[in-house]
Amino acid sequence: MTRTVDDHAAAVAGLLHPLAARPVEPVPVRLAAGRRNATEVRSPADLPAFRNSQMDGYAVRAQSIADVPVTLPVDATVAAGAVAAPLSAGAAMKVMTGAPIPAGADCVVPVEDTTRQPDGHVRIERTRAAGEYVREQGDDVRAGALLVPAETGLRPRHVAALAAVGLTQIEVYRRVRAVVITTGDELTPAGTPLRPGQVYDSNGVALATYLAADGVEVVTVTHAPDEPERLRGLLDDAATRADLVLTSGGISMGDFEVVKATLQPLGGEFGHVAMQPGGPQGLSVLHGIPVLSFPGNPVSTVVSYLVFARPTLRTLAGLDPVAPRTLPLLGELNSTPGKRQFRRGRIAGHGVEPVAGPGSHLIAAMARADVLIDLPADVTAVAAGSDVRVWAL
Ligand SMILES: Nc1nc2c(c(=O)[nH]1)N[C@H]1C(S)=C(S)[C@@H](COP(=O)(O)OP(=O)(O)OC[C@H]3O[C@@H](n4cnc5c(N)ncnc54)[C@H](O)[C@@H]3O)O[C@H]1N2
Ligand code: MOO
Repeated sequence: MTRTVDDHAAAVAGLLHPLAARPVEPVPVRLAAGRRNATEVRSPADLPAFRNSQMDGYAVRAQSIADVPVTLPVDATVAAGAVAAPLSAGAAMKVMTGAPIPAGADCVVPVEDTTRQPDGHVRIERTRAAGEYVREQGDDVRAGALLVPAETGLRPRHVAALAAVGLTQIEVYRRVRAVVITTGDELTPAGTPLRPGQVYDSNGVALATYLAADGVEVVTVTHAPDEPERLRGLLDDAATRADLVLTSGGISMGDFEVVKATLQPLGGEFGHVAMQPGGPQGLSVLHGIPVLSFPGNPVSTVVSYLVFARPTLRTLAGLDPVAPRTLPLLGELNSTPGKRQFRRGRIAGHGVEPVAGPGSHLIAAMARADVLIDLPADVTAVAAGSDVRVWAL
């Protein structure tokens, strides 16, 4: 298998496509942002639920204030949340914003255009037409009308509308559940002393953090030594608990490529994608569950995730896609011919400056970067000032 980035991305998207058909579950509306709803939501009620005032002022009949100034008796004061008695003929009723409009009134005069008299009457200085500053029942949405279409990536604005019509729960697709398995006998978790030759396992936490940011539930982050039987056990277990497995390491040309050794005999495809970092890649299906195998170098793992997994996972979650930007390059870059290269860059002013070299072990340098600079496979050199495409890291 030797592929272009686009071909491998399409293969990954195809492998993940069945994850769109996930079970649905109810979630509290206040936790629904960032989820995708399965079925449309129709409003259970009119919104506004009743005719109410848009201003603090006086509810009147427009014909009572056709000639101004005019002085009217004031029936009562109606607060938001109160019930209004009907308006007497030729009178005004003081109303607060959101208070019900009394029957018999058809407009509101804002308090700024009035003067309260010592005897309790109100002098109205300017005229208003029927309907002015009155919010009609159902003018936002009618009971039974569509509030949120099916398959909407829910955002805070949807949550606001759902809460406004009194809903407390919404049916959304269950999050994609992922297991992350890192491999390599040299790895040890952060927090333990390093013995000679050991390295801290950064790919597990890195992948778990990216997955969570992209709407995925990370079921477990675990580590397998370079023993195929142990890895096979973890993969079998993952398949009972997750929709997706991500592995890191153990897929290139060495003597201990545990991921390749375990999954290739089971039909996994392992080969090279024309990119750097992220050249070695593997794709498998185990017990019906997709397994994406990324190379172990820390930058390669992250770049592989961003290029191949993030787009589909964000779509499945109902999150906005990460869109590229085009910026002038502040500096020069060279690139290996025939490979699409993802260099790290930092936005500075109106351009992007390269950060560190191409090495896929430079994970600390990546922390200083905020974008990937995407250099097409046919590019070998980029001059300062040229436009380059960048992706958020
Ligand atoms: N003869 C060849 N050697 C290599 C090739 C090749 O084509 N021919 N490709 C190189 C490229 S490119 C990459 S990328 C790596 C990928 O190798 P693996 O996926 O098998 O990864 P490992 O060998 O297991 O690890 C590589 C490197 O990354 C460190 N590592 C692994 N896992 C983690 C982790 N969870 N956290 C932090 N660091 C990790 C590991 O210690 C190694 O240093 O192969 C090249 N070799
Ligand atoms: O292609 Mo590897 O992923 O550079 O380091």
